[in-house]
Amino acid sequence: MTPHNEAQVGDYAPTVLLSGDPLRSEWIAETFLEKARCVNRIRGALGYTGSYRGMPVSVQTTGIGIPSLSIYVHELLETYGAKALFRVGTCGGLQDHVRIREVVISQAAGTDSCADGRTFGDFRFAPSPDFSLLGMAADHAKGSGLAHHVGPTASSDVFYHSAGDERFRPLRSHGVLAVDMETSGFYTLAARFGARALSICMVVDNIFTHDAIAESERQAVFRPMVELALATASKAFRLEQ
Ligand SMILES: O=P(O)(O)O[C@H]1O[C@H](CO)[C@@H](O)[C@H]1O
Ligand SMILES: O=c1cc[nH]c(=O)[nH]1
Repeated sequence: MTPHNEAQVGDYAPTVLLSGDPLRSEWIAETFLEKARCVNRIRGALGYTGSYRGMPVSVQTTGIGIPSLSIYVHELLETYGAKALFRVGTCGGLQDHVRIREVVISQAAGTDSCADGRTFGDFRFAPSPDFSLLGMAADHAKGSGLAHHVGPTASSDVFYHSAGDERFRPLRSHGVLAVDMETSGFYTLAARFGARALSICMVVDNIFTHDAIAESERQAVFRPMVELALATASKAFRLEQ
């Protein structure tokens, strides 16, 4: 169907969860979806479709970074009819109070990426999520007692930077909560296609306090993040019926 996806048109649900890691996608499908079937295996970018409490839902692997995510999200939007997308990712905290095992809901996402080139001419676009999804997720997180933060985030093209972590200090001093590698590009693409987008990330390390979650602990700590994304998606889905 596309150079990167073997699914047929109709194989993806309008609601799609996005994970950088294919093993997280597989775990989400096995743990949360009813009647999940694998719809893409190309390059190991696993995609699944099933249902969650009566809502058709898919989960798609995006790989690492804006260039990789942009391929999968562009094709989901252009070819497969995705309408509401939720990134369920990981991030590094940039503030001392943004601790590991807490969730960051991105209210806006800056970037050091040049992936957009001259798309916006002399302007810098302000990538942001769908306002109603953001509100529903924030309300649900608060109501369920989930340790979470809502605020600005940043997406970097570079994980191992020659300038080290000091490069994040200006972001920290401007209140940016956390860094990942995709959210900014994700919000920009969703805006281009008129789709609804929200990025929810689990803090797995903190750049300044140096706390970090052990790799072995990861899947277990992701559960509340995925539950939050699915609860938000379900509410949005029901409101549209
Ligand atoms: O865990 P995922 O969703 O891949 O997200 C984060 O993890 C990767 C870096 O380790 C980057 O993709 C970053 O955005
Ligand atoms: O991009 C990321 C993701 C998790 N942790 C980080 O420090 N950076």
